[in-house]
Amino acid sequence: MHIGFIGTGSMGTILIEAFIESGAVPPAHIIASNRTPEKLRALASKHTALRTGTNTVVAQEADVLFLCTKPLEYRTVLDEIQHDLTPDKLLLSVTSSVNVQQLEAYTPCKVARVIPSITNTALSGASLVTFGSRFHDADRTRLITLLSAISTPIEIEEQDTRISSDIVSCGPAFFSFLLQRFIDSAVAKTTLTEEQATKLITEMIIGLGRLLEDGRFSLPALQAKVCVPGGVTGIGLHVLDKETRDVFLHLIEATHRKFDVDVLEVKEMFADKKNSFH
Ligand SMILES: NC(=O)C1=CN([C@@H]2O[C@H](COP(=O)(O)OP(=O)(O)OC[C@H]3O[C@@H](n4cnc5c(N)ncnc54)[C@H](O)[C@@H]3O)[C@@H](O)[C@H]2O)C=CC1
Ligand SMILES: O=C(O)[C@@H]1CCC=N1
Repeated sequence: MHIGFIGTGSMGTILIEAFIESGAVPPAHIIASNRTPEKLRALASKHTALRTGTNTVVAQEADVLFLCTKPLEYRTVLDEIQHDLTPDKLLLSVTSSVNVQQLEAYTPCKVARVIPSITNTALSGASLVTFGSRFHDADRTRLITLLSAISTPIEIEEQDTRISSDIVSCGPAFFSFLLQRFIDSAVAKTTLTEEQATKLITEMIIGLGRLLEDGRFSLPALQAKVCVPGGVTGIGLHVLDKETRDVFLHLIEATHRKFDVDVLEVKEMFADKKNSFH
């Protein structure tokens, strides 16, 4: 099986390196292209067996093809490779604002959307999967097996795309931001250095992740366990409750507003294209 990647920016590179590190795909079975040749050269010099080519060559050679460009670049790429796509290929889109129906209308391939996460770099975290209508059981199994090497694949419904991606894909950035705020405040208010505070936060968050992975505590049960009656945690939780009450509601409203705009732009991008493959 040959896996192709069009776009080796942040996400294309994360996926390629995760598949290589996991051992699921040998570098010689990966072929990649990118608009900016420097990024591609950097990747190829790190993984010497990895092959590179034009978008067209990648589309021709790949049995499984990941499109890892930004949504408004999809049309240019698809126009370029349209004659190289065949019904047997799995075409996987990593972007939330392009849906599987749009890609099925545009290509003869078996289409699925796979929204990854930076956590997949650590062969961890979720990947969000939405199957198109041409995916049969064997194709599903093939894709889930591949994704399981680098993540926990979770199937999502179309209407849950934005919120699921907010949590799985944007979440690492959101929580890094909050942790950095915690570090900055510790440094501003106490004698801890940034380095010391970062070390403490890092160990705390790794430990918390492991506890949650164990399934030993639910989130509320964990809070209750840490919160000694008459102790300090309760004082801190009270501040958090007061000062963050609406913060995630506002965040979700903002990401969904942006998503609605992105979805409209993608719709316009595909508007002139007739549904030729149904
Ligand atoms: N960065 C992340 O954590 C996540 C990103 N995604 C999705 O992944 C997609 C890519 O995001 P990033 O990798 O972060 O962006 P990026 O800007 O780092 O990478 C995009 C790459 O596509 C290449 N490209 C653009 N037009 C091209 C063309 N016509 N032919 C070949 N290559 C072309 C660019 O040169 C660039 O290297 C986006 O659609 C995003 O929504 C999804 C989940 C998480
Ligand atoms: O910021 C973005 O649009 C992408 C989608 C999910 C994570 N990063």
